[in-house]
Amino acid sequence: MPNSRIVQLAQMIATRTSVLDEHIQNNNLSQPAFEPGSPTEPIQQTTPEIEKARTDVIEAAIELRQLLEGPVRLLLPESNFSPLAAIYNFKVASFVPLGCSISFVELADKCGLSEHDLGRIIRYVAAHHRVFCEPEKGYVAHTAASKLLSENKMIEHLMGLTFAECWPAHSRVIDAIARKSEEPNISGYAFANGTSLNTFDFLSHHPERAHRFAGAMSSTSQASLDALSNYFGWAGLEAGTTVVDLGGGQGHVSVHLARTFTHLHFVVQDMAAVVDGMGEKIPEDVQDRVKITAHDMFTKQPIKGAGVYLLRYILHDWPDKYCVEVLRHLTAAMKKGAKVVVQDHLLPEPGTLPLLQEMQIRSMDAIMLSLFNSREREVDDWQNLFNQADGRFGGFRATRVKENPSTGIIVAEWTGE
Ligand SMILES: C[S@@+](CC[C@H](N)C(=O)[O-])C[C@H]1O[C@@H](n2cnc3c(N)ncnc32)[C@H](O)[C@@H]1O
Repeated sequence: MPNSRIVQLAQMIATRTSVLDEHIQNNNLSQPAFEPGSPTEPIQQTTPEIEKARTDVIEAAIELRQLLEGPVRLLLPESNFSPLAAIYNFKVASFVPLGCSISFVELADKCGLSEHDLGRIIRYVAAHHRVFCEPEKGYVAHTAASKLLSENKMIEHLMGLTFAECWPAHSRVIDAIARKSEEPNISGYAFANGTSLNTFDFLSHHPERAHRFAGAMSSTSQASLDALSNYFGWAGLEAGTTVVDLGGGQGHVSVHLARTFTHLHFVVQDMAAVVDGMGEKIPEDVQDRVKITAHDMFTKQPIKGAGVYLLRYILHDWPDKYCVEVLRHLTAAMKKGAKVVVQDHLLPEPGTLPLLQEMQIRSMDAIMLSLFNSREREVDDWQNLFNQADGRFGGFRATRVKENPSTGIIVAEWTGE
């Protein structure tokens, strides 16, 4: 009798986990664990083969769990993130000492919460997320996850983005899509914040939130920056070529490219509220080649004749007609042969990517909807944007990043004079 699906999945989990364990043992690495002090990266010194084994196990484990929990659970998944949001909001992790525990009473006092509420929140996140543990009744200690939150500003920014910005927006997206609008200020985010402004204009009036947003954006992975370096011919650009990094935030992408391609110059452009005071923070080794300036990309491009206009994770924040406007503002500044280089998500044909990657890209598309009333795009959608913007954009090509196929590098060349 052939094995049932659940046995096949269990066997796949067993064989592929052995591959991971062998890698850990052979390289004298730490085993993944929940205790503080265990590695932040669950599998270290990873290779593409090891990463594949890891995702195979996770995908099989998801399917097995879904099969065993049954369809009711699929319709009613755990969806209350308020306890995690409270941990972020009341800075609970920062008050828990490293290396020992603290009583609910004392911790509640430090966080400004009632002991009763703090206790139930701690017990919820410990059970659901392995954030904190209760080594003895009424006492809290760190786990690997809560310790990471207490020590890592980037993780704090990302939790802020998730729980203070995205989560309220998700809860109002139904009201927004009922309007069938293509305006960026008719979004779950705008409804949640009671504003008639689009998300970025709203953030520019709330500098602390804008700073947190920019901080979360700068958490981009090394792999993603490497993809940008490797999938476009930066090395072949003439020495002294200027690259304009539109919506470049605090300059982290230009700094990375400037270090890799020492013959290029960079001008980072972003909203005044984002770039304010950032010039001095550009690392010394690239300060002469990376300039940060305030510029609104919905106005005429002031840097004429640059070799490349880079739009990294910009256009997915905007509905089509706004993307077309951004591209049109570039055309008057572009010289023949100049390129627009886009790094962004590239929607796959449904069901063609492995489950985890499909889940990741669909989640990102849903976030774009909630935050900006915008969308991720398929290859044809990207080509249409350039065609709509100006018939003189030619040489369109979209290349999927092999190491992360839900993203791509999209290039169009200006053929006008
Ligand atoms: C998703 S972030 C991408 C940041 C950066 N390019 C990266 O790859 O990490 C979008 C950026 O667009 C910027 N932005 C939004 N509206 C803008 C505008 N009108 N003009 C210039 N930049 C803008 C935001 O401030 C933010 O830094």
